[in-house]
Amino acid sequence: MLFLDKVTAGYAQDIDVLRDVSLEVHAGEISGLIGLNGAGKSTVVKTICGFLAPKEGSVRFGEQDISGIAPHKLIDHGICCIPQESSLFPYLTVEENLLLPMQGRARKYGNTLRQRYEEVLDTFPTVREKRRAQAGDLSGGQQKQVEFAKAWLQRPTLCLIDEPSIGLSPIMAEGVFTWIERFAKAGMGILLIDHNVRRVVKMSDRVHVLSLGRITAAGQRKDFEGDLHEQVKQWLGLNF
Ligand SMILES: Nc1ncnc2c1ncn2[C@@H]1O[C@H](COP(=O)(O)OP(=O)(O)OP(=O)(O)O)[C@@H](O)[C@H]1O
Repeated sequence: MLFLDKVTAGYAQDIDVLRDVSLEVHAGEISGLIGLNGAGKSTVVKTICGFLAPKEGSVRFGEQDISGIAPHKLIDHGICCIPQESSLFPYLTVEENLLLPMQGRARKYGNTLRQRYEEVLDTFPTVREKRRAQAGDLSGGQQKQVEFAKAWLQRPTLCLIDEPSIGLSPIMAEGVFTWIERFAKAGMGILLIDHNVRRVVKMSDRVHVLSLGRITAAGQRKDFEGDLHEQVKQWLGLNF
C-alpha cells in the first residue's frame, strides 16, 4: 500500500536527516518503526505527509507517486495522520474538530456521515460525553481519544500514528494500542511509531529499525520477537 523507496530528506538543503530510507506498509497490517530519540522517525512521517519533499527517492501510495503531496490533500487519498503533538483546534468543540475535515467533502462522506458519527460516539464514550466541550479543555488522554475518533470517522486506507502513548497512563496507553489493533483489523494499513519498543514489536506485522536516519534492520515480527533483534537488545541494555 505504502512504499518509501530510497528516500533522502531533511530540513536544510545540505543536511540529510533521512538517507536511503525504504519501508513498506500493507493493507490490514501494522508496520512498526522503531529507533532511538533523534533517529528521524517523525521526519519519516513528515516526509510521507508532504511537510518535507524527498530530495531523492519516492513515496508511493498504491499506484500513485505522492512524493511531496500537499498535506491538506492527504485526506482525499485516504491517508490520515495522528501526530505526536495534538492536531486539534483548542477553541473549537470536540464535535467541530471531528467534523471539520469532512467540510467541503459532502460527495465523499455525505450519506454515511451521520451514521458513522453516531458509531464513533458509541465507540469513544469520552467523545460523546465531551462533544460540546472545547477541545483545549480536555486532558491529554481525552484529546488523544478525540484524535483517534477523528481518524475512525474518516476511515482512511492508511493511518500514520506517531508516538500515540507518550505522556499517557499505562491504562490509557493500553486503550490506544487496542484502537490501533482495531484499525488494522478493519483493513487499514498502519505505520506505528512508539517508544515502547516491546509493544511495537509485539503488535506489528513487520518492523523497521531506524538508526541515524538509515534503516538498519527490517523484517517480519518473528525476526524481532522472542530473542529480540541484536540492535534492539543493545538499546534496552540487555547486552551485558
Ligand atoms: N523542524 C526541524 N528543523 C530542523 N531539524 C529538525 C526539525 N525537526 C527535527 N529535526 C532534527 O531531525 C533529526 C530527527 O528528528 P526526529 O524528530 O525525526 O527524530 P525522532 O526519531 O522522531 O525522535 P524522537 O523519538 O525524539 O521524537 C534530529 O536531529 C532533529 O533535531
